Amino acid sequence: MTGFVVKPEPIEVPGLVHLHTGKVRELYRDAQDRLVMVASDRMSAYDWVLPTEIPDKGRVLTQLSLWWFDQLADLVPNHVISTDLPAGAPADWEGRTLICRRLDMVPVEAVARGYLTGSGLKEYEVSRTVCGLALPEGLTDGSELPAPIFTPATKAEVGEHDENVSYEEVARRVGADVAAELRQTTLAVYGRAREIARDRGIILADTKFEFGYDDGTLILADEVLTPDSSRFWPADAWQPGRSQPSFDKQFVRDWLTSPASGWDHRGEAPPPELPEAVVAETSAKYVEAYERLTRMRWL
Ligand SMILES: Nc1ncnc(-c2cnn(Cc3cccc(F)c3)c2)c1Cl
Repeated sequence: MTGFVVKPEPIEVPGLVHLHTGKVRELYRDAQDRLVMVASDRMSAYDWVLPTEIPDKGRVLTQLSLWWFDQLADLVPNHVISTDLPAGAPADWEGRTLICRRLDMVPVEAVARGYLTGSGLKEYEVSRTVCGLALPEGLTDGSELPAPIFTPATKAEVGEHDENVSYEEVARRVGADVAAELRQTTLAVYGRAREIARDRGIILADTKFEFGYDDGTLILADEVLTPDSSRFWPADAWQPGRSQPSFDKQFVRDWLTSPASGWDHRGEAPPPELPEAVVAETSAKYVEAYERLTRMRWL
């Protein structure tokens, strides 16, 4: 169950209609019927939105997403129109706000996996398949797959996990042509991104895209290839057979599961505030991910 300790009240901005509060992002519509995506400094762990914010997280991940959109522009167009702040928006939205084309969204989470873990591993352990795709024997947590696979999911109700579905089920829902274009584009973009990340010492284990259509053209939407939409693993610590350390979340996970937190992540109680040191280390990991991937300094 994805829990908020305290669900944030949407900020009122003249001319903006608030559409949705995600775990770590807000979505508005402006007077020109464009979408305004605002990334917060909230962090999620163990299916909870933590009560402590991570300074600069929203800004770093928005700028990383913009960098990826640019790297991928030859493969697929994207929904970003501008990064200008809407008139009357709070100044602290600067750098973490995207003005996007409103698309006819494909109601499928387009997931690509190059490695086996999480919900894919759970399904594999029962059936040796993921989303109905047969995989070889002998894979374990963190195993690299023989080739990246498209493992779509349907968006879950608030607080539930997305549900993995087969490619055939996707074709039933959106039609064979859209399903084929979704799979082909998802795997092409993942293939390019995983190479770029691996050259920078980061394993892109899996990632989730959202696509929409604009006048018959498939457009890459939402945020892309951030540690919130993807699993980033430090390549030098990769060791199949156990849970891999998360590039950005490991300090938080280690503290939350240590006696020091006094918290049980399998229980019903909400998580405690994070210590300053953990917050600072985590903020620095987001900046490190940005600097290593983009090869630009985060000033
Ligand atoms: N370009 C687009 N056109 C139409 N719809 C969307 C759209 C709808 N929902 N989401 C996901 C989401 C949920 C919560 C906060 C967020 F910022 C984003 C994205 C987009 Cl990005």
